[in-house]
Amino acid sequence: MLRMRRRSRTICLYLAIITIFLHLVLVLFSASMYHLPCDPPLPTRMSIHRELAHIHHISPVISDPPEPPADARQDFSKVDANKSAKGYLKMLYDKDLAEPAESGMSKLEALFDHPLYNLPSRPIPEEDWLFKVQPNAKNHDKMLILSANSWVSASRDGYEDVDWKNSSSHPPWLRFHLGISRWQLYPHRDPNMEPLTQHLANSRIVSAVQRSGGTQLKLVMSFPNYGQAMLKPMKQERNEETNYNLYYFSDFERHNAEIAAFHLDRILGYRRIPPVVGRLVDVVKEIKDITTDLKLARTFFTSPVGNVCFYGRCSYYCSTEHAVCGRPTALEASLAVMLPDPALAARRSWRSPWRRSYSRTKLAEWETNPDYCSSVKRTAPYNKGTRLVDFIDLVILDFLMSNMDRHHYETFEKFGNDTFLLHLDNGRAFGRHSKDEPSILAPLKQCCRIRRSTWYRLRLLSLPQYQLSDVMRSSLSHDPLSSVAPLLAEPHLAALDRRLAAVLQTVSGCLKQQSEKGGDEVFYEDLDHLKDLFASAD
Ligand SMILES: Nc1ncnc2c1ncn2[C@@H]1O[C@H](COP(=O)(O)OP(=O)(O)OP(=O)(O)O)[C@@H](O)[C@H]1O
Ligand SMILES: [Mn+2]
Repeated sequence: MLRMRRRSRTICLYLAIITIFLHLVLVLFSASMYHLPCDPPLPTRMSIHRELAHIHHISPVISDPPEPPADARQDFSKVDANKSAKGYLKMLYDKDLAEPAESGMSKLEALFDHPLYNLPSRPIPEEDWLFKVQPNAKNHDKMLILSANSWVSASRDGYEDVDWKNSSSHPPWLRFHLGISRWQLYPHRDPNMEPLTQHLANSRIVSAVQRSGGTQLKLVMSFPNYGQAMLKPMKQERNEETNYNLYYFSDFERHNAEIAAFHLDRILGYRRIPPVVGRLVDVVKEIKDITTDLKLARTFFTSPVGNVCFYGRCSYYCSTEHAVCGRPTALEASLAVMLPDPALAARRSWRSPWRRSYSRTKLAEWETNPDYCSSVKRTAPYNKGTRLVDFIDLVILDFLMSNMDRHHYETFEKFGNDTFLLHLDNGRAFGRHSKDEPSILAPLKQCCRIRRSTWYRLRLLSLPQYQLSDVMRSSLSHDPLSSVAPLLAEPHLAALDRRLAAVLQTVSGCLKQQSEKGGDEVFYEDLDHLKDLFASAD
């Protein structure tokens, strides 16, 4: 009896253990089921970005590091003694010493070869890259990359298989993203510039949709290698001037202004505008036939002379009266390479302290208060670091191209306040050549502050052998659309030289005022670490 009871107790115990075990197995199994991924959705550019962003949050690895920019690798000791910056700088002050650019060398080449554009710089520390890259990823990280990339390369109609793991096969747009650092979008003499512009100009267009937000018509174009570009169509003939009765905020956006702004920004040595190229787009084959944007598709029509036109949906100039038309299907447009998705690299938008009122009747405070800058100088972030002189750099660019529409500017959030300003949205520049707009220079006049290096480069561009209008003409002649017509009409090029002289005069006025009445230093000394090189230059 006792034996029987003991045996049944043992059996019960076994049964209980087996039940608990089965239960555990069931729990574990269902937990693993829960974590199994669903079938990956078809890859989209956003999903690539999300995946990359995800990787960034978990580990700072994408793949092998991109080539460090050429100028980051340069070292101080390697500066050519014969072409020392000192000698060249003397030349800025004594025009008789000005040497002609080496024969056969274009003025643009000579400019970009100048020591002022090749100043030695320290290597870029890891935290100063927009995207951190580590060559020796741990296995765990590599697994993450592989899983991310496998769903990126799952083929989709019209898109190519890209080997994201191998940095040597990275498409140019990704190299551009990986080369963005705290102080510039791309390095001087960037080896990726040619492939990137070729990519924008020639890649097959697999998708075209209207970009939401913003006031005027623009499209987001996608390419087979997952690259994207922002398209602005031609709306105005090159030699046309904006109607004098139009306010700046009612002006058209011009595709050639976006292109020319990119070239000017690079010539000024800023490198703060994402590369833009011109392209003849077939409005039927490359927009109408492939768009998935029904709202956009509904706005296509054929004009009385047989040209294909469309107008899209937006708050300004999106109507039949302002349609953009092909000839009969070829449309000139600007394509700007897309910056990394904000999910991957958040941007901050800053209101310009010298913002216009955007009203026909009101004036902004800076227009009536000549002492306005002293309060800005005391206000963060303009009271520290380079923010004020960075803003002045932007003001100079805007004055040269007569852009009155700079209400905001953006920065990459990752870099906090110590970073360059993105010079996006230049479509309303180059509207008038016969008139300058002195109010754009108000911040320079009121603050009397400028980076020393900017001042030197501006002086260089005023010398006959590097003349701004000539280097701009030469630079723009590399754009694919220049074969259709020069991107800036001659009067616009001439206006650049005239306006450059006005900027130099304003700074000279500041220097004079400072020596007579005292006041804050005019120059922000950003070349102090190269003192020896520049000693006795001024
Ligand atoms: N190359 C780019 N890559 C990614 N985003 C961009 C790029 N260029 C512009 N943007 C973003 O798109 C927004 C709208 O572009 P843009 O300002 O050129 O158009 P817009 O119609 O003039 O807009 P708005 O009327 O607001 O000034 C910009 O504020 C900027 O954040
Ligand atoms: Mn705008």
